[in-house]
Amino acid sequence: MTHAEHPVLATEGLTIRFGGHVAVNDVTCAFHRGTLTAIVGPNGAGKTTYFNLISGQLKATGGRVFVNGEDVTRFPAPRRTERGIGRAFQLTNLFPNLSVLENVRLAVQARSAHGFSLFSMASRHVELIEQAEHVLARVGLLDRAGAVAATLSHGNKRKLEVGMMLALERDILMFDEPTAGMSVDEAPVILDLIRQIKADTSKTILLVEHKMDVIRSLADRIIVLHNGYLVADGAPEEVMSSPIVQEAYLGTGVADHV
Ligand SMILES: Nc1ncnc2c1ncn2[C@@H]1O[C@H](COP(=O)(O)OP(=O)(O)OP(=O)(O)O)[C@@H](O)[C@H]1O
Repeated sequence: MTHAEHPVLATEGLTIRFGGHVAVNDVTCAFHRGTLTAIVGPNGAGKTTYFNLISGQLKATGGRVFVNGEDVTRFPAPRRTERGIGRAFQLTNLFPNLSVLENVRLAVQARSAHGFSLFSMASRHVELIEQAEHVLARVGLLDRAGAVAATLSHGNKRKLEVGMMLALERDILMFDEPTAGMSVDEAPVILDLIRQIKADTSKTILLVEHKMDVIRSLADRIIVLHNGYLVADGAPEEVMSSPIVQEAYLGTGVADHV
């Protein structure tokens, strides 16, 4: 197989056991450039755990993870980031005492660490700030650039997390319920941003999401996890009308919610 034929991201038989409980069970799935895949399933289905196994926050009990055909299963999270995996964490990755701008500048700097020398530091500093400001404009936080991160509203903290992920310029972008806890006027900023990122067809986007309207408007494909198993995979309308999904959701009374 040539390099070009590899999916950007793939999992093969990915499994994790917590004691007797198998949270992700033998999940084989491939993700391709220029696509947005929504990962849905009832509470406790294994969605976040699947993300943690892909990004390296959790170590698999079995199975493998590939990025551009390379087996990264044994790589720790930072090395997977180097290989192209970007993830917006839920409020765990911010520097609370630094300003919004400083948070993003650090992410920009982490990306462009190569070739950073004392000699060029002053001009690089201006460039890094400009890049950070550009990211803040994209996530709608430019007017809060000077604010201390800890003082932001919940919704703005979530925007900042997305900004930090964008600043790293990875090819694979993973969003875990990006608008959870956001107000009705905050959520559209993030959804429009995901739409814009998707329009840049070089990216591969994975989105864990419960809201059906968000899934309908963004996803090219839906995969469904249930009790750790991948139980459905396909085009949104096809998956939503499949008997297994109807049964899984109708049974739990969350058909319209997913
Ligand atoms: N570190 C852990 N130790 C033990 N059990 C865990 C751990 N992480 C997750 N689990 C269990 O694995 C299962 C899957 O959890 P996970 O958070 O991945 O589900 P989810 O589909 O993301 O749910 P939600 O929609 O509620 O976020 C749950 O039963 C959960 O209790």
